[in-house]
Amino acid sequence: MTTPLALVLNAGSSSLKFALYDIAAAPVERARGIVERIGGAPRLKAAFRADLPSVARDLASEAVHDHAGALGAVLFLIEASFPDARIVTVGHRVVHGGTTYAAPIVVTPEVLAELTRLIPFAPIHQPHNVSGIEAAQAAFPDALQVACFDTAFHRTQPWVNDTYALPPDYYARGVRRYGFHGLSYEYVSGELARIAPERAAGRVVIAHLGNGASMCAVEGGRSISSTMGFTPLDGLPMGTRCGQIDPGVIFYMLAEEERPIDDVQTLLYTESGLLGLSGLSNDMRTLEASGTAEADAAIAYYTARIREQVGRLAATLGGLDALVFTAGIGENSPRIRAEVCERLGWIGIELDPERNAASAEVITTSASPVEVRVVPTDEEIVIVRAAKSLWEAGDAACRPFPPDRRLSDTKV
Ligand SMILES: Nc1ncnc2c1ncn2[C@@H]1O[C@H](COP(=O)(O)OP(=O)(O)O)[C@@H](O)[C@H]1O
Ligand SMILES: CC(=O)OP(=O)(O)O
Ligand SMILES: [Mg+2]
Repeated sequence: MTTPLALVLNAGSSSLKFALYDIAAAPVERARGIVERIGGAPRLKAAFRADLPSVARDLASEAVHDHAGALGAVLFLIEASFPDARIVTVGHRVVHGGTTYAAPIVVTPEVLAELTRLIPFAPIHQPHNVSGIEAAQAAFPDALQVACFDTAFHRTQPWVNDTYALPPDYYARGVRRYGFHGLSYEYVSGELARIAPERAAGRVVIAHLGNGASMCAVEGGRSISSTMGFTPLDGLPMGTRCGQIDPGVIFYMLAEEERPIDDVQTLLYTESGLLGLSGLSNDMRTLEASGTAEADAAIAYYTARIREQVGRLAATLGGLDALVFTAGIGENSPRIRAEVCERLGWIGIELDPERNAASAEVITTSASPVEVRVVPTDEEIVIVRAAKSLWEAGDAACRPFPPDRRLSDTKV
């Protein structure tokens, strides 16, 4: 096979997704797969397209108990399935780009060093992103490695929404609200502009509900505000993360309980959220199927927080034209969508139960003033487009960094 291929790696907190594209012309997907439930009961699924036999492999694997194992399995699968593949570029989802990176960039040793420096600010993602780049460099030494950032989409936010009420020096030093899941928001808002241009031109709230979860207020395709902040710990409760919490709770744990900082970090990132509340699982499918009082309470807490954020973000936008659900839970769970929308009649949301049960494109009634949609996300296509364009531009195509915004530049 001599056509140039691009590999995309998308490491989330509980999954590793990958996709392979022919990039001779507009990217054509050749294969796509996921290792899911990493850290739980991992499963590798892959589907091959186009001229290859269309198979789906569903492998349970002991070796796939962490992200490194998952990546090893993915690279092995690709090598076995595409022995003559000419992978010319590898595009990576990188969760944190800090203040430096506001656009996709070719990975140089300096870039990798900066991404490594950001590990403490996304401790359950960034290490997997960095090790994914290192593993891809070793596996495909001639390929152009491209990093695409979850934070980049949010750089359009006005200062009033991306700052904390701290002495301004902190903002200058990078202590600010970054927002994450930006590749997903970029894709979903682009899709909305394609399928519902009038709604997309207005006031839109997107709820990305996966293992990690956040929401974003989008106006005219630009991010205005996000529920996630300095790190992907903030905002909504998630599979294993607590979401928004009074910082006083953390002082209490550190000072009164004398818990070590690492311990508190582990608690808030990996033992809280749906898992912590339910005592059962971080996985929404398991919680919905279980029917225990604890699982139902965890779900009630989760949907209450999402509903609140619809109100907050609509207030930021000065109203609401469309609410969009995306990612694993948002795309697949009628129950969660129904519980979120249950008490949102006042804002103009009138859910159609049958459309919702079918996860239809539009799940509100025709008379509903606000349209609620389900838009399946595709972070991989956003990444491959960027990797392809940097590869075509040549390997010196490091984009200049946009100058950092100053307070005085900000429209409030
Ligand atoms: N049919 C479904 N019903 C309810 N939840 C689902 C369904 N399918 C997937 N999910 C949930 O989606 C979540 C994973 O979403 P995903 O976007 O793949 O996560 P991430 O990329 O953050 O690892 C899990 O909580 C999983 O249980
Ligand atoms: C940023 C983040 O939370 O990502 P994920 O949903 O993949 O865990
Ligand atoms: Mg994800």
